[in-house]
Amino acid sequence: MGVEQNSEPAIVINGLRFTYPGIDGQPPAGSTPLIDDFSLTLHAGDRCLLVGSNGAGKTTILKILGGKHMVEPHMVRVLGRSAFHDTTLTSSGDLSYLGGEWRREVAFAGFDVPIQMDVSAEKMINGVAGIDPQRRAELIKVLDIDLSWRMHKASDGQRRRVQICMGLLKPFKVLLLDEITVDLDVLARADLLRFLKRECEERGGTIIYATHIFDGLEDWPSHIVYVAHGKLQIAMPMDKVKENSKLSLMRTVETWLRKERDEDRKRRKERKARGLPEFNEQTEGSRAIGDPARAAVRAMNNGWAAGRLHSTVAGEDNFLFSSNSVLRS
Ligand SMILES: Nc1ncnc2c1ncn2[C@@H]1O[C@H](COP(=O)(O)OP(=O)(O)OP(=O)(O)O)[C@@H](O)[C@H]1O
Repeated sequence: MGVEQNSEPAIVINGLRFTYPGIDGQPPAGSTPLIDDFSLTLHAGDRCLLVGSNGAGKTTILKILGGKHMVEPHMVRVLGRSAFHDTTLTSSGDLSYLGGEWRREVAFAGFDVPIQMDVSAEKMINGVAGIDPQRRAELIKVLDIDLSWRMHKASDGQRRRVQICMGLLKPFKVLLLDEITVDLDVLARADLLRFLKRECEERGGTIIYATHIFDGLEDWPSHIVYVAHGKLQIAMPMDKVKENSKLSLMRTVETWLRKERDEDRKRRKERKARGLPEFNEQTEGSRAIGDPARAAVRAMNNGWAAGRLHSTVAGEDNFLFSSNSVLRS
């Protein structure tokens, strides 16, 4: 994949294998990897849509790429480096991750609280040092942000716009988007997508965008990647997808997902007929929400909360400005 095939790839995923650690920080005994044998290469300029059904593993893959989960360094290289081990990738702004679940993370960990405290959009956005004023002004315009918004009173969509703006202030080389447009109105979403496409075409940025919303995306991606059960099913340039299917993007993806679901149902029926349980036995997951002991183990073992030194006490004075505060949250 990629427009600059001779240059070093922006993203290389090489036989990725990943299991969420259990309470002891180790993969639960007998568990099958959640992500298995996953390989993908993307170059500067690529805009890759990551699609798959709920629970397929999209967020997990993006978080691994964003350096939030530890994997062996050779399995995932971002700009030639390991995102988990090389924190300068994110602190420099070269790698930016914008996730859809920041509110949930705030709730369990108390991190990134500032986005919901009594602080103005202006203070947040202008508080980040070392930002090109032209870029900052353009983002404020593209996202149609009113700098007088108070974050604790802003609507979900307004708060989201500020979050996106913060995440884009530094000119990324690799951007990971985990469905961040759900709260945006039609206009904001269209303008943002146009801006992001330009960032790839003109500056050679690389984007992976996981989404279930295909509205207005027909001509946006350069590539599409379909993942099911943690395994890569399809990785194709968009023009190939269009060549192979006369359907719209949404209908094409729908066809893939329907086929997957029908096959799953068939497999379950066969298992039942053989007297086996319909579903594979689930090893207990390791979600840390609401359980500090678990959170501590996770922090030690997969870097969920690594690198956070700043106070999480709400209050404008305690707010550490960083356009990458969304990272490693
Ligand atoms: N912290 C965790 N610990 C254990 N299992 C997890 C954790 N986070 C996610 N999972 C499991 O990993 C699988 C993949 O989840 P993931 O969030 O990556 O899927 P997704 O493709 O992004 O789904 P969606 O489209 O619903 O957002 C799911 O079965 C989920 O239950």
